[in-house]
Amino acid sequence: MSPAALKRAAAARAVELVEDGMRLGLGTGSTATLFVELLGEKVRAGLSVVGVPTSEATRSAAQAAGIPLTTLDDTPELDLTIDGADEIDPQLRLIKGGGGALLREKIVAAASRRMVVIVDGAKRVETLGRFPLPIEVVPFGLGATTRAVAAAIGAAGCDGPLTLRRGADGAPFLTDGGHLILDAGLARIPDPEALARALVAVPGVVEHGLFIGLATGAIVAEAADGQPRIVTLGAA
Ligand SMILES: O=C[C@H](O)[C@H](O)[C@H](O)COP(=O)(O)O
Repeated sequence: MSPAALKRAAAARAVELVEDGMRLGLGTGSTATLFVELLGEKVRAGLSVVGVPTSEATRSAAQAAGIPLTTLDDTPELDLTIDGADEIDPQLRLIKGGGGALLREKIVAAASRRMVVIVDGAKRVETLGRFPLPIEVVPFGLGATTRAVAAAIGAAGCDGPLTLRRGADGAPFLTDGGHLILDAGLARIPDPEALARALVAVPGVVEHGLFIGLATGAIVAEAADGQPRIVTLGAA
């Protein structure tokens, strides 16, 4: 069973949560894009929703799927956000930002009454940290900010290299907001809350990929006898 088939199964279950008239947050990444495509089918069949995309990539996908879009300026409160994740632990704490969309994703999730995460089973972990933690920083003062981030990581009981993310062309990766990403290879984050507090206190850090207290539920698609089996966590 391919990861893509599992992602599609999770996305399909998430579409069932969408009700007519809902204001939706539309996540970013391969799993969220499958949700957008499946949601588009329902919109073309008559479902009425509006969506706030969490990235320019999702904006394009949603427009191609025919989903009406709005902004958090016009629609500051959303009913439901559906988004993927890079890791999820038993407390529904997440690492996000593998695609660099963490900042808008977190703003949209925080504006939503519910956030349901859609993942394949490989994303479930007991302890966050195997996936490198994305930390979004402003380009100004990168050297000093990197040192301060490393100190914050150490103070939170973690350790590991910080790597400036680069694109396929070798140039520094730029987020939709024009920022840079430092990926922290920590292997294990024993106290995500402490690390989150330490990171937001660093001048130059715009946001980090720890999503704590935001996800209200998760839809996990696992392979069972060659078929996807859906496991729900929290309220999903
Ligand atoms: O910045 C990207 C997002 O946080 C994604 O939701 C996350 O990386 C998971 O993406 P995917 O569904 O492609 O594994």
